[in-house]
Amino acid sequence: MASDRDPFVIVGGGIAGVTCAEQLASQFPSEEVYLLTASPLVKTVTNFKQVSKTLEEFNVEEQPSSVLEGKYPNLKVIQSTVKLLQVKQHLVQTENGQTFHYKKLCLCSGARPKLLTQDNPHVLGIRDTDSAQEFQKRLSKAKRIVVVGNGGIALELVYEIEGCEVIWAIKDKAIGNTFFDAGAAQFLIPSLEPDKKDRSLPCKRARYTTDKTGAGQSGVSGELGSALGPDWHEGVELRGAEKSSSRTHMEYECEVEKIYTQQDFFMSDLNKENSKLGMWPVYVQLTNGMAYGCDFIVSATGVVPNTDPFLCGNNFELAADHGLKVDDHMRTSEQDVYAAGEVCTIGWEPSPLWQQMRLWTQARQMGWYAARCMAAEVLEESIDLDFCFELFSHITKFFNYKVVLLGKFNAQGLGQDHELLVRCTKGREYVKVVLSGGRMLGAVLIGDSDLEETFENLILNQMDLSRYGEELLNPNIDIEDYFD
Ligand SMILES: Cc1cc2nc3c(=O)[nH]c(=O)nc-3n(C[C@H](O)[C@H](O)[C@H](O)COP(=O)(O)OP(=O)(O)OC[C@H]3O[C@@H](n4cnc5c(N)ncnc54)[C@H](O)[C@@H]3O)c2cc1C
Ligand SMILES: NC(=O)C1=CN([C@@H]2O[C@H](COP(=O)(O)OP(=O)(O)OC[C@H]3O[C@@H](n4cnc5c(N)ncnc54)[C@H](OP(=O)(O)O)[C@@H]3O)[C@@H](O)[C@H]2O)C=CC1
Repeated sequence: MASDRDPFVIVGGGIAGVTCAEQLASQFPSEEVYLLTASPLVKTVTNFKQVSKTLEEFNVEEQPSSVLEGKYPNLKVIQSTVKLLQVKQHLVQTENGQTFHYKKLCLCSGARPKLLTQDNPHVLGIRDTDSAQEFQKRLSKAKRIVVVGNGGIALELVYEIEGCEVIWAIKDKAIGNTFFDAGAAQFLIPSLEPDKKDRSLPCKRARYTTDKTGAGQSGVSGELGSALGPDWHEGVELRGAEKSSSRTHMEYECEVEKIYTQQDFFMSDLNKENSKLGMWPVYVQLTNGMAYGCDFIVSATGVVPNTDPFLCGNNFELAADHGLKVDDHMRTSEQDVYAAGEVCTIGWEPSPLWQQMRLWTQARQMGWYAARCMAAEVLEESIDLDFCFELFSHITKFFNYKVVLLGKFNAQGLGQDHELLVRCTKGREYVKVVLSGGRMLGAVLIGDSDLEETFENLILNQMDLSRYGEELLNPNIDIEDYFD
């Protein structure tokens, strides 16, 4: 059983785990905190800046664990993969046989790509430094690739890749379904034309710095590295084998029906029907009847939480997406075991303006809040759900435009009960607000609209905006003065 003298133990050296460990180490300087992680480098948050009430910006640096240990003398980083958890004994065991008893444990083991198929060498996922390097190596020899998926990674790849034809297969009618509606997609599409890809425009956003010393890769096994983050492709040449710039061809409203190896393809009916497909290492048949040969396939089809090592012999409640279900104090269903970041799924009724998305900011917020909840329980204090879970907010960059998403930015869960106001200037900005009952519930801001703080306030204070009508988005009105 646990004793008060046992340490706090955190599993995972990504943003969630490191933030949690740092918070505990600084709050309990005379207690031991152990961070067990599969990756040799840890991710630390630097230059944290609260941009507005909920929007935040920070840089992330991949650092050797000694830097973290130097900052917190009571924090010990153990580089080893956790293989076993026995919650009744309050004990974790690592792959090299070390065991650790804990007083409180926080699982921050992230997620892994949910690939179209696990065992096909022609299907790649992008997650950590290792997989990004493998992708880069394969791309440098490629003339055509197929990208499947319509979320964050696919959006970044189709824009960044040069010198290689990209076939982009998506399930939806418009690009970027996890972030945008069809209107925003329409605004962004012209940026994919080869001559419109302007990477020289400065676009301020969080920076991601990898360890340049070559001190090690993110993941020992190639599977368990920490997730890459914003700007992971900066300084990484995403160039294919062709001299000309890239061409992106869209295949809408389709999924992958079947993947053929070269050998299988030549024996298949598909080859007989599509004899002009040419010679490629792999072939993809889509559900819309189209088929393509390509050098390899990128499966940018989401993630699945890394829970496997913790489940055997324990009784964790899992969510539908296989995340560890946590309550509003980040507690799992097992005693003294907390979880934060991509491995967990919230089990509380969220604020009407917030939803979980597996993002950098939420990993940091959850790691920090989980540490405060663990501390509160040890100190027998009460703690309220943190304000950061009040309003969803995300700043990022797509197609070199600054993108800010607030609240129910895609009218998620609102059904027909909402109206949209849109302002769009081709090539410059796309502004959309979601209103319900005259109140603003969400917004999408693409480009430099500078409206984020004002809209954040309007969403948070739920002011009745009915009488302003379309004036809300009138570009000739300085909206900040309007609501002062
Ligand atoms: C290519 C890419 C681009 C992205 N871009 C953005 C972006 O622009 N903006 C954004 O907000 N988000 C972005 N994300 C998502 C963001 O990076 C993640 O949401 C966030 O980093 C998750 O943090 P985490 O700490 O929960 O998990 P991870 O960063 O995955 O950390 C998990 C840690 O657990 C360790 N681990 C796993 N299993 C074990 C085990 N059994 N024992 C010990 N240690 C273990 C791993 O080694 C790792 O250190 C991107 C993700 C990818 C893949
Ligand atoms: N700038 C940013 O903020 C970025 C954030 N990220 C984050 O990193 C994580 C991983 O990114 P990513 O892999 O793009 O995941 P996302 O969850 O963002 O997107 C996955 C996409 O794949 C689609 N999909 C799922 N299964 C299939 C399938 N079998 N066939 C075809 N399409 C499928 C999903 O559709 P559906 O939704 O309908 O299931 C969705 O469009 C995400 O949490 C993402 O938010 C990544 C890059 C950039």
